[in-house]
Amino acid sequence: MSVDATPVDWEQARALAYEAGRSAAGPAELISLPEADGRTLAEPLRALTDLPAFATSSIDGWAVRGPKPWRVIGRVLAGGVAAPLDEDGTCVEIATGAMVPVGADALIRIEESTRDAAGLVSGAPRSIPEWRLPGEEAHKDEELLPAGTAVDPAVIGVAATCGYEVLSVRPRPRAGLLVFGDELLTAGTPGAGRVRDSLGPQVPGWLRRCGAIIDPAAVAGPVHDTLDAHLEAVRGALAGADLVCTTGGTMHGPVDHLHPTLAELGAEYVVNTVAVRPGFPMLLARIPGPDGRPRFLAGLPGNPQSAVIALITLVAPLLAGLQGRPAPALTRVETAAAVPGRGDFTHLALARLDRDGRSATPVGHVGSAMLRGLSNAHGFVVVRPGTQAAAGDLVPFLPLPLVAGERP
Ligand SMILES: Nc1nc2c(c(=O)[nH]1)N[C@H]1C(S)=C(S)[C@@H](COP(=O)(O)OP(=O)(O)OC[C@H]3O[C@@H](n4cnc5c(N)ncnc54)[C@H](O)[C@@H]3O)O[C@H]1N2
Ligand code: MOO
Repeated sequence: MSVDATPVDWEQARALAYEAGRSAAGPAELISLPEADGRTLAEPLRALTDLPAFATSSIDGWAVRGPKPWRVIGRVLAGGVAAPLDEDGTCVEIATGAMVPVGADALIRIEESTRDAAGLVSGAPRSIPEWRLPGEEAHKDEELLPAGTAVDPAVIGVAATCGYEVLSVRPRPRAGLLVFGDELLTAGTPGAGRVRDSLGPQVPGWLRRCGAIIDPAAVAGPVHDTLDAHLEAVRGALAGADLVCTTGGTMHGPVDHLHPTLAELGAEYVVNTVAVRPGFPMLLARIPGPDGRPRFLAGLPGNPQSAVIALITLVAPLLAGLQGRPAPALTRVETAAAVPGRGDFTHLALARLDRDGRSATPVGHVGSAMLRGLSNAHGFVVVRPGTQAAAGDLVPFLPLPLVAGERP
């Protein structure tokens, strides 16, 4: 059946993978603020009160009422409740962060005030008010961040400011990885027909950068090149994961058992081959889970660069959808050199961004069996079917899911 599958357009494949994830997103759960880093908001974050919740002094000084000089009648510190200032010609000493008393007309900085022998305070307020008004930052119930926002330290900070103890977030998808290929070595140098497995060690890092959890125990292989071994390994991996990635065996060679395994499991293809070079034999399949929620299997081609292309084409959008995040977007950059097209296929050409991220230069060593170019690139220049890019053209750019500080 799959031998003659029609490759899906690359953009459409990304959209199908995202929709498949979105429709299977995990249920919202409540997580304490310190644990929420890296999760995704399941509901909009709203202000629980006005922010600030009360008129708040921005300075150390005096809260005054009426014309000067002012008689000091008390003090209000941060954390205290300020008594009203009822009488003209009076003031209270006030600390930064303290509640401004009702009735105060102005705040005067301590260093811009004087006190006479009788202890009366004088000074001139600045033209700009020295306190923050209730609701200046947000009004009660105002939406501060939409559902789907990635929770980062600043999001946790603003939630704490609002008074949240827990956040309603999506679960992180759990992933597993099965490496297929009897020719693979897991230690030592390549030779005599054997190559090192370069996907088992790297795919978990990419999956984590896309928001998945993957334990070292959820990485297995090389799985023997028999249908029975494939079936057993995939069944076992699916029992503990929302997504199982496999590497190799996506074609129809004598020891490629992925498609027969999927047929045996009653899987339904979301995407079966993509019109992209490199990477076209990639696939994404949906498998019914015991609890009614679907599980997913992403078949990454064996050629290592193609496997990473499959990851960012199908797995990154799927994981974004499962987490309730927006679909990963392409940016636009100028290509510093011409990039040929690939006929009816989309061409993904590894490229390195310049310092300001505006221009991309194609890198060398970009064969689908190579990883050298990938380790030196920020992502891929995208050349759509039937087109080519000339030096200086603005082109779409697909970034690798690197984190800040990687590949400076
Ligand atoms: N008759 C055809 N043969 C092939 C075609 C084709 O169109 N017609 N396409 C080629 C392309 S493109 C790709 S990509 C590969 C995909 O094949 P599989 O997904 O079935 O992968 P394998 O055959 O298992 O391996 C391909 C290649 O990659 C090496 N490999 C596999 N796993 C790893 C790993 N974990 N680490 C490092 N290297 C790995 C493997 O040794 C092979 O050299 O099919 C082509 N063939
Ligand atoms: O499409 Mo293959 O994935 O070029 O190496």
